[in-house]
Amino acid sequence: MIEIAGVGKQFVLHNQGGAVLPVMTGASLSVGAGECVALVGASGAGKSTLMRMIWGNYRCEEGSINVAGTELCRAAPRVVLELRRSTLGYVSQFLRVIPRIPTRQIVAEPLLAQGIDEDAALAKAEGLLERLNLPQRLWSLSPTTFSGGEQQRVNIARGFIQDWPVMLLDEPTASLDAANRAVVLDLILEAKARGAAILGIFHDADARAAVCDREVDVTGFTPTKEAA
Ligand SMILES: Nc1ncnc2c1ncn2[C@@H]1O[C@H](COP(=O)(O)OP(=O)(O)OP(=O)(O)O)[C@@H](O)[C@H]1O
Repeated sequence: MIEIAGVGKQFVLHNQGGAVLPVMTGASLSVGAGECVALVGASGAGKSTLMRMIWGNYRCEEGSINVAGTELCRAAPRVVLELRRSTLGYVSQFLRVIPRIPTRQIVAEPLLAQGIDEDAALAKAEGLLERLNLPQRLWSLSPTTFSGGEQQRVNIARGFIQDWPVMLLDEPTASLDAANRAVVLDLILEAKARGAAILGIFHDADARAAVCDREVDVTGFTPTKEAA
């Protein structure tokens, strides 16, 4: 479902005299249906950069990133947007808070965008918020003032409300207590059981051990000094 081959990335720092920073070369990995693969490697090794290239926030200029049959390297923006609408889910580390929109609406939004009936979408949102132990009195409020962990649970509920065939997870258990961490790990296992292909960054080794089938160390994709 995710096939990455020969991906390279360099940043050009236009505001710093055009300095060129090669950060990745020859990155290759694959994630099959029902599999969860963890990206590991030292801080700065390129885990987030690779995730952002798959999500399409960083442009991929070299190699191939194929997600469920769609080539994303050098793809037109509309191709990326269509994949995000239909196939690819992303649970980022932080919730993008939209003032004045109630929590249950934010969580239900991916289903509403698919044209799912509003009552059914809101009911599913509430079910997830309940599972993630977000107090009911908060469901009708905007998450602007929520704690870090509360915002993260809203973000996770939103990310898991749709049965995405492919999911990217960026630190989904960071800043959660043990009970909520266990709920998130269950959600990941359930997604795998229905056949989702999942690629994630998990700094928590126990979380990795609980849900991941394999690890890919991105340090292996760091350009050597000579090549740079
Ligand atoms: N937009 C950018 N412009 C310039 N350099 C960048 C940019 N994004 C990332 N980098 C550089 O790319 C390298 C890889 O960073 P990245 O954030 O992918 O690492 P990481 O493995 O996710 O690290 P961490 O575990 O600390 O989050 C770093 O040297 C970083 O400075």
